[in-house]
Amino acid sequence: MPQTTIDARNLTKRYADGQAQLLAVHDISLQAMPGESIAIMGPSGCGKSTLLRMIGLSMKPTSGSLLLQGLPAPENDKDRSAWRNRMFGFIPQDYAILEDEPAWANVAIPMEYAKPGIKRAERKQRATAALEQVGLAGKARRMPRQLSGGERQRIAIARATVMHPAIIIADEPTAALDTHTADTIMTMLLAQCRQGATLILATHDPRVAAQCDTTLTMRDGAFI
Ligand SMILES: Nc1ncnc2c1ncn2[C@@H]1O[C@H](COP(=O)(O)OP(=O)(O)OP(=O)(O)O)[C@@H](O)[C@H]1O
Repeated sequence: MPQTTIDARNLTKRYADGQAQLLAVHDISLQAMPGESIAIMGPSGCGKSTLLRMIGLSMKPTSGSLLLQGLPAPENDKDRSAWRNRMFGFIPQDYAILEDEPAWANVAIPMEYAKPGIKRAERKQRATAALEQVGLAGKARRMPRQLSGGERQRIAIARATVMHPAIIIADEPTAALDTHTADTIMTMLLAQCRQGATLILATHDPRVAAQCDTTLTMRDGAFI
């Protein structure tokens, strides 16, 4: 039996909401294998981003357990940060592009955390190659403001995949994109799965979800 990449059991998250508490994610279990793609759907506010943040180790669950590649997710912040850098590629909802850095330097960010370190010249060369793979050959030195929305999104994809992470987490990776660009983005992400990555994405777009192996639908913090 091959090793699961993600094995989440009974994840629950409560946010403090003034005096009250908001149950954002309730008792969710989820397993994913290498090469698998999973789409999480559901209305705005149903808890998709919260679930992705817990799986991506940027937020601790209130209760529940998480195994990544068969090992329990660490508790202390230093180890969580090291795991995050080593194991994940993230495509956040707002892409989180650094405006004062050229495209290649944005893509090179995950390499700065690599151990052993990667020299600047090699970081630049690998980032440029990653940009070529997402169709941005020749644009490595452009500043983000000189690029279109779809091109900025491709920078985020190149940045998330440049280290070939075991898990890619994408929060609405095709939001606000035209159908053709959305399809191109999905083709790129699914190509990573064929190389063994696990992809887990949140989307409102049924066309995007249909391209994934599995679609899970959330409502009020739980799968339905
Ligand atoms: N840091 C926070 N503190 C308190 N409440 C939060 C926090 N983050 C999210 N919430 C609340 O938790 C619930 C789930 O939010 P979440 O962002 O996970 O939903 P979502 O399904 O990703 O929504 P969308 O599709 O609009 O991005 C919402 O009611 C939201 O207001």
